[in-house]
Amino acid sequence: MTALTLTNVCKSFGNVEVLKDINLTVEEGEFVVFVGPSGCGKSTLLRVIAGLEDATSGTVDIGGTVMNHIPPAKRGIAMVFQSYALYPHLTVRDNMALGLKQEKQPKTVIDERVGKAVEMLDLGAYVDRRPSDLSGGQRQRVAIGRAIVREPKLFLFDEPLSNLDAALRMNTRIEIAELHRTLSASMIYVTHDQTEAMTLADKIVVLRDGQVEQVGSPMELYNNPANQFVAGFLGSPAMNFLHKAPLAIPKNGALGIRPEYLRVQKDGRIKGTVTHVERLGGDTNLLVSTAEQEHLTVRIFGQDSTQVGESIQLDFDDQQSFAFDEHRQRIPA
Ligand SMILES: Nc1ncnc2c1ncn2[C@@H]1O[C@H](COP(=O)(O)OP(=O)(O)OP(=O)(O)O)[C@@H](O)[C@H]1O
Repeated sequence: MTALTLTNVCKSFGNVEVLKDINLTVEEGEFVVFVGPSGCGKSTLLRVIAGLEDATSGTVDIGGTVMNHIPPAKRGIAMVFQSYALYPHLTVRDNMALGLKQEKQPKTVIDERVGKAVEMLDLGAYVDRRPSDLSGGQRQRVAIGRAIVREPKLFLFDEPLSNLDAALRMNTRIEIAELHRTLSASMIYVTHDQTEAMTLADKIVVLRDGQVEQVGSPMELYNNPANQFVAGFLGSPAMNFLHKAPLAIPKNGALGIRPEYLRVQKDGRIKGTVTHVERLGGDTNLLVSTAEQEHLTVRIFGQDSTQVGESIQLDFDDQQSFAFDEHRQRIPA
C-alpha cells in the first residue's frame, strides 16, 4: 500500500513557479526526507501535502484517496513544525489532548492515547507544566506527542530540530528514529541538514529549484550521485571537485573526490600546500591549495601532526572518484 502518491504536482505563487512537476511515492511505513538548499521548495511541498497550500496542478493522493480538495484536518495527517506551535496557556497534557477533544473523542480514548504518548516520549514528569516551563527539546517532544495521539496515516515534520542546539539535535534525532521504528508509521521529514537526511531516511528526495534531482536510499545517493549537485550536497565535509590537469578531467567537466578518499602519499598525483588544519579530536581535516590553485579538503581518520604551510602530496583510487560532464551530470564509470 502506498502512503502518498504525488503526480505532476506544480505550485506557483503568482507567476513564480516554486514546484515543477513533482512525481513521488511514499510507501507505507517509509521514512522519507526532503532535502535541499534554502528556497528549493521543501516546505512548500510539505504544505501542499498537508493541504495548507493548494497545488496549482497535479494530484495529491494520501492512502489511496485524492486529497486535493480535502481540508488539512480531514487528510489523516499530523504535522510537527520547527516552531512547536504549542498553546502557551495549556499544560503539556492539554496541549496533547486538544486535537482529540476537537475531534470529540471520548475521554477514555483521549486519556489512553495521551498516556501512551507521554510514556513513549518520556514526558511523565512534565504533564502538568506549561510550555514556557520546558526546554526546547521537551517542547518539541510535546509537539511530536500531539501528532502521535492523532494516530495519523502520515506524519509530516518541517525542520523540527532547527531550533535546538547541536547536542539536543542529535538526541532528538535519535528519538525520532526510535519513534519511527516503534510506530512503523509513514513519515515525511523536511530538512536542509544533510546529516539528518543521511541518518534518518529510508529514502531521500533531493530537491533543487522546485525539481526533484534524485531519489534513493542515503547510501545509494552517497555512492551513486546522479549529478554534481547531489554529489556536493550529501557528505560532510563536501566532495571536492577538481577541474584542472594534470589529472584526467572530463572535457569542461569535473572530477569529484570525497575528502575521505584522498590520502597523503609520497609521489601522489596532486601536489599542494596545507592552508588550514581542523583538529576535530577523532579526525583531522586538512585544507589544501593545489599547485593548480584549486582547493581541497582531506579527511584523515585519527589525529595528525601536519602543520599549516607544509607541502603535501595526495592521491586516490580512480574507482573512488566521480567524473562529471560539462552539464554536471555523472559520467558512468
Ligand atoms: N506564500 C508565498 N508567496 C510567495 N512566495 C512564496 C510563498 N511561500 C514560499 N514562497 C517562495 O517559494 C520558494 C520556496 O520556498 P520554501 O519555503 O518552500 O523553500 P524551502 O526549501 O523550504 O526553504 P528553507 O529551507 O529556507 O525553509 C522560495 O523562493 C519562497 O520565497
